Amino acid sequence: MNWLKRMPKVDLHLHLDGCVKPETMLEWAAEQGSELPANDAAGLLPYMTVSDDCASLVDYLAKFRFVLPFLQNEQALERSAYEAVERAAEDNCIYIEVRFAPLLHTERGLTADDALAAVIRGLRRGEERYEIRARAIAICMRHHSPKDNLEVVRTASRYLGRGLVAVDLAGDEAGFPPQLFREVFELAQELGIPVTIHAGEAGGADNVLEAIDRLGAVRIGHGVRARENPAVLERIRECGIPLELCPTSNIQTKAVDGWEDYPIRDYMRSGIVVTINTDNPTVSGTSMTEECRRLAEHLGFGMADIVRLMENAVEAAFLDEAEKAALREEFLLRIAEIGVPAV
Ligand SMILES: O=c1[nH]cnc2c1ncn2[C@H]1C[C@H](O)[C@@H](CO)O1
Ligand SMILES: [Zn+2]
Repeated sequence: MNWLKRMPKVDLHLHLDGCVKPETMLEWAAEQGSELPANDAAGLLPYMTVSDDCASLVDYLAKFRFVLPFLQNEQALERSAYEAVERAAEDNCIYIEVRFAPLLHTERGLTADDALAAVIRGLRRGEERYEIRARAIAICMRHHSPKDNLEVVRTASRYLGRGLVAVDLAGDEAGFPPQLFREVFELAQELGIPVTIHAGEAGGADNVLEAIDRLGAVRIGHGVRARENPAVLERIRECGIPLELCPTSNIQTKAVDGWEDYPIRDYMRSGIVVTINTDNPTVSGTSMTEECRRLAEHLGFGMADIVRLMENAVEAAFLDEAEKAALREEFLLRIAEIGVPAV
């Protein structure tokens, strides 16, 4: 299975606050003189990673409370963005889109603009150091007010084409349906910012339809529960809307019952554009290589299947045509280097 590690990979759905390293948390705590419940990385990991008894998305989201107090200054944001790139590059990712919610980082005086600028600086520094491209996505949180989320979209628009490529909606899907966010994403569309929406994860297929039809989503985060309505699946297929599936995360949040129940094969067979992603490497205890390995182990995915998923991700990237052409070329070069045929 060494080819899985060596395979060039693309992660389109990766949360910044879901991939903080425990080692880094220890350093921050020492600098600030704050107490953590463990003194080494292995001891800290259980506080940052969900366990098998995670019951729901809300349960899963509770894990983020542990890291967020440390992500409240520009240095920490820049460093965590840099380390997200580093970690992905070491896993042979050649392109990543790192998403985060600027307003979750304004508890101690930063503005959304400061937060976004710091994350983009960290991504750039990572790009300079490693052979990887990295872009940012700004998230509107479902529990934030429309006024605050409109501000996130306005802030994002200032960075469009300058390190930021899209806006997203995340958080408690069951508690806050997409209908509440029409005005926010209308503004995103007016400002010409590409939209991806977390939908069909802790909510049903109707949320996916609303995200596409009313919020202007051109990609969908997760979408595993779209299968509850065949008409919605057909809609996704005919519009060519890529799904950002995150298999391990979807199993942990109980969006699906388990690997046997995972709809990826059915989706691919029916002509839906599917990508696989980590969602939250630390919180979910995964990596792109690990997601590929689990698909191979549980669902019999072979080399051609994985190449197809990565090619889909290259095509679904929020990059302009010239950048995408360069990424495509890089991908083909890298698979040729390891002797894997294109599909
Ligand atoms: O899979 C997810 N679904 C909905 N919200 C999520 C998911 N993973 C992370 N988040 C939330 C928690 C983070 O604090 C926030 C910003 O990255 O996004
Ligand atoms: Zn997510």
